[in-house]
Amino acid sequence: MGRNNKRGGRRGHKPKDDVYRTDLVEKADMHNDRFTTYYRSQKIVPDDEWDVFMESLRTPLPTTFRVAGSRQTAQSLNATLRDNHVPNLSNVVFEDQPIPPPVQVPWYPDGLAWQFNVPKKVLRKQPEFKEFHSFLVFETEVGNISRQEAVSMLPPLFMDVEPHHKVMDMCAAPGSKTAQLLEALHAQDTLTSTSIPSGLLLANDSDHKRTHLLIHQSARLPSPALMVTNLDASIYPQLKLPSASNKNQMETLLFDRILCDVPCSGDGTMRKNLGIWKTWQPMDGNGLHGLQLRILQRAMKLLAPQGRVVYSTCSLNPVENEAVIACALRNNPDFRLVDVSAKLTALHRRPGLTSWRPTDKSLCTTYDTYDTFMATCTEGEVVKAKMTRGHWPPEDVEKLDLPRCLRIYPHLQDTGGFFVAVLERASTNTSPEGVPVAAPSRENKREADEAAEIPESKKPRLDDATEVEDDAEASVQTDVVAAVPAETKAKNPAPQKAGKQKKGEGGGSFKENPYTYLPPDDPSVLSCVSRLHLTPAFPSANILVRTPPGDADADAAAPVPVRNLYITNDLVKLLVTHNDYNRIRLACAGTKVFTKQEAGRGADAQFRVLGEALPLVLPYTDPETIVDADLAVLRILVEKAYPLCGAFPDGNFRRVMTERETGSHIVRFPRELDPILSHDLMLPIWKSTVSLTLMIDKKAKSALSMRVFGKDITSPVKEKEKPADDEPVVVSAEDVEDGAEDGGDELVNGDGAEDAVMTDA
Ligand SMILES: C[S@@+](CC[C@H](N)C(=O)[O-])C[C@H]1O[C@@H](n2cnc3c(N)ncnc32)[C@H](O)[C@@H]1O
Repeated sequence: MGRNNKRGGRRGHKPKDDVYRTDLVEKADMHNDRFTTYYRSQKIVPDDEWDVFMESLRTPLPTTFRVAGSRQTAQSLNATLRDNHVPNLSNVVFEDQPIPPPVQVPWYPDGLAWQFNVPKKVLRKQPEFKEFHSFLVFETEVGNISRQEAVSMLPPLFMDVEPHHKVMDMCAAPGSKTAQLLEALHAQDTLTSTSIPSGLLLANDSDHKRTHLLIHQSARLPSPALMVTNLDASIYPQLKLPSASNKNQMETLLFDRILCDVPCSGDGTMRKNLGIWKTWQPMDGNGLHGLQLRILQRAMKLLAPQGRVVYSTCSLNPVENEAVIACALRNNPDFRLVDVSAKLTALHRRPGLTSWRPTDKSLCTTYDTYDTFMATCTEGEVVKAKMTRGHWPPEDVEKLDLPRCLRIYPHLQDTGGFFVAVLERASTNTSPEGVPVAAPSRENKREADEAAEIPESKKPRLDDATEVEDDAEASVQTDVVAAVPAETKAKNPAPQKAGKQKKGEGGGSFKENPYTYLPPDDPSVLSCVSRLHLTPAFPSANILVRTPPGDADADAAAPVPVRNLYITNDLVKLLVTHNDYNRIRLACAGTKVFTKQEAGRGADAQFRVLGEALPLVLPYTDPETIVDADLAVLRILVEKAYPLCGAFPDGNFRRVMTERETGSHIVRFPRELDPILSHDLMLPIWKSTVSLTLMIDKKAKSALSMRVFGKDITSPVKEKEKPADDEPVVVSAEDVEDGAEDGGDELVNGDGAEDAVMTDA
């Protein structure tokens, strides 16, 4: 990844669509003498593998995807894929050539990742593949399948995230790894058996636009445990929260797991980002080393004792990989590289390097040592080369266990190139072996500081409250509480200005509505609890609104009507209410869970649960109020947009729904009634005065139809069928994102992207 922060979007590159078109770059153009000279001299692969390695770089990358979502949803969809689609694709011949069927990525847990290498014309023309292609497209649109490069799936797998962990993703956009981390956080929480994990995922990216993408991506798995910020990770501020032992004391939030998927030169992605063949040069990596080291060292500072940092790049360059790890380890003796050789044993990997020879722009010479480089080059050349001592292997390189790093080469298992290192922090003040740690030697520290020096323009501009502090000791914070829980304030609280951010940090304008927690006896919250039949266990105190900032007195007199309610878990609430978001660019906290829906003529508007948030609410819904139905009912709900109650077969569902009040209801299609279902299917419906509507968006409805009925039986809503004013309109993610809700959120969370829900019930 280049400096402008877009993987494959480096200056002068073709637009993304073109980059993916392999036909635009001839194989003959897939050469770069600088690349060959540099990497041959690094001996990244043995001489007798070099040709195979280079040839694999010139071969198009197979398509890979991951079956995503909650464990049960994913396994059910994976079974459909494995048992229905793959056998269909096993004996396909196209233009006299046998076409290989999709195969499971051998090392991905539970066989949930797949790979296939089929030319586009086969995918579009051959009937068996055409059907498979539509399945992939539908399921991808609703978020059940995530197209992701195989190697990019690796870092989260080495993080061993558990639902109670505090996790940070420092460079998270566009968010494919964030999605994996969220899934891990939402894996069954055995401690509390709820749908809401007790942990945290703080996803951050310094690029403002890409932060939008990140929020959009993560909305597919709505999480009350997610926060998204838009800051420079290398100077990430410490967040505060009340101490667990003394609520009047504040302490610094330390993370159990941190992912540093840092910006890099991206030369491991040459199989798909073909423009890199033309532009690659060693300065790409030389220039990024300092930023990469600063980000990693910041992560180390924010990590709890015995916590784990995973560092990854899609580059093969030791200057961006082993050199960064070596510097960081020497400067932080309480860290060590973890031996992960027993993990993902089906993954073919090569050990990290212990020797490498950086070079400058001229590439005439690679230099054995920093001193040779300094002695050989003029002062001007030294400055231009952007190299420090830290670019070279240190003298004590053998002590650092660098072979524990993982190098993934394209020719090993037909993937992109990648690098992963797993670092662990010892318990306080001891080395990982339990020996008390000495501070880094003055020489080590000088070298590391020099390599990681923060450019003047990048020095923290945050004031005391969020200043980059080196010691992570507990501290008392007395001044800033930006977003205050509303229960400590008057009812119908005036929206606070806490979310209004300073311009400039991280680039792009930043305007956010504040996060205001409602008291549990707020009329909106009470209405949700009673109309949606929520049990007393529902965390009503964690509901928040995002209303535009305004004049506090005026707002108090005439409060802004609430349209959307968001939910966070306890930990996110503590962080939102005890830190100053005038300084921290908080782009999202928690997820939208209820939205107001017009109820029809003569009836008051009511809240309904959002389709994609249903799994969060289900464990708190009185089970007696969930209506059972069969596939005949589902067929009508899928086929027609606004079927009348009388249109349903005479039976339990029709009888119960005729008697129910208008508003939000949940229907269960039990597995025992319909063996076609692999588990109970739960869906939200809306009853207006005359009709019933399945409250999932059109794409989700089509995907559901394909899954259950084998084809898309949904009918487009025709003009004359458009709802009367008593009928609900189901909005799609795109519809909502265009129009800012809540009075103009610039970055909104989970906007109405309503998916069909296969519950874990
Ligand atoms: C390799 S990409 C991350 C890919 C992401 N982890 C994923 O899996 O989708 C690197 C990201 O780092 C971000 N970035 C660059 N410099 C940064 C900095 N100083 N702090 C935080 N993020 C940064 C870029 O905007 C880019 O989105």
